[in-house]
Amino acid sequence: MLIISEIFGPTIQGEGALIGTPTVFVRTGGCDFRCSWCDTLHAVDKKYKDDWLTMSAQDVFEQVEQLSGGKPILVTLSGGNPATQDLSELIKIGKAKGYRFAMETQGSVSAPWFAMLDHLTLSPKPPSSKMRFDQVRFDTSLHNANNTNISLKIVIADHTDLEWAGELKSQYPKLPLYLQPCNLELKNTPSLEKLTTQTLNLVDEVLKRGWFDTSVLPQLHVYLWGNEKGV
Ligand SMILES: C[S@@+](CC[C@H](N)C(=O)[O-])C[C@H]1O[C@@H](n2cnc3c(N)ncnc32)[C@H](O)[C@@H]1O
Ligand SMILES: Nc1nc2[nH]cc(C(=O)O)c2c(=O)[nH]1
Ligand code: SF4
Ligand SMILES: [Mg+2]
Repeated sequence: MLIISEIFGPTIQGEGALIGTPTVFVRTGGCDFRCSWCDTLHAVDKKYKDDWLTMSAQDVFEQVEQLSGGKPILVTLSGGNPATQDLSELIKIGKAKGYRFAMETQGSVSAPWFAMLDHLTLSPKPPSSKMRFDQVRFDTSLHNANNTNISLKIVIADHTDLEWAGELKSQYPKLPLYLQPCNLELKNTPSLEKLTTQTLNLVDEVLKRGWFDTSVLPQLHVYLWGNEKGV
């Protein structure tokens, strides 16, 4: 059985390599991390666990199917940390019906079924998160993903994060790298002006460093819908 925080969509992927792509989200409940700026605490903090549902893979897929009107769509697995649960059955059921699967995870936990994904976004946590980066676990995640399309997405809150991202960039030169400004206004409606300034600063820094193979993207869903849940 799977522990699910929410299933929603269709919406668009608001971040990273697949930005703008129509998708249904399956958000699992529970995370082995607790990032200082996590924008999804309702799927992390155990105080919300009464809101999480225990569902079979078949039930989850049926809800996805209902949301997409039975038409195959990209399914994005997120959380919490979706890698802490066995999602292979869900992926198997969906793929048999033509659905594609992407997943967002931090790289702290991995499993052989990563190889079943069509796209894997690895989002290792920079110093501002206050979480520790475990390179051995990260490399195991890469190894498990095998020939899956992989991209790196790093949240940047300050200069230390940017330096850290630079180190990772040089260690993994073949992985497409996406940098995303950190939304620090989680308790109120984020100011679009501030988000724009953060994004512009990040663009300046990336260009200044000559990182011409790195992409800078804001969280499109935050521009469109603020901190609303389920979008
Ligand atoms: C909520 S997490 C869930 C999946 C997984 N636990 C992870 O961190 O990759 C999805 C993405 O949102 C990013 N994120 C979380 N809080 C954020 C914030 N305040 N501003 C920008 N991105 C954030 C994470 O870094 C991650 O890339
Ligand atoms: N539209 C939209 N795009 C997203 N990309 C990553 C998200 C996440 O919370 O994992 C997310 C989300 O919650 N909504
Ligand atoms: S790893 Fe992801 S879900 Fe978990 S606390 Fe950090 S940002 Fe939130
Ligand atoms: Mg989010």
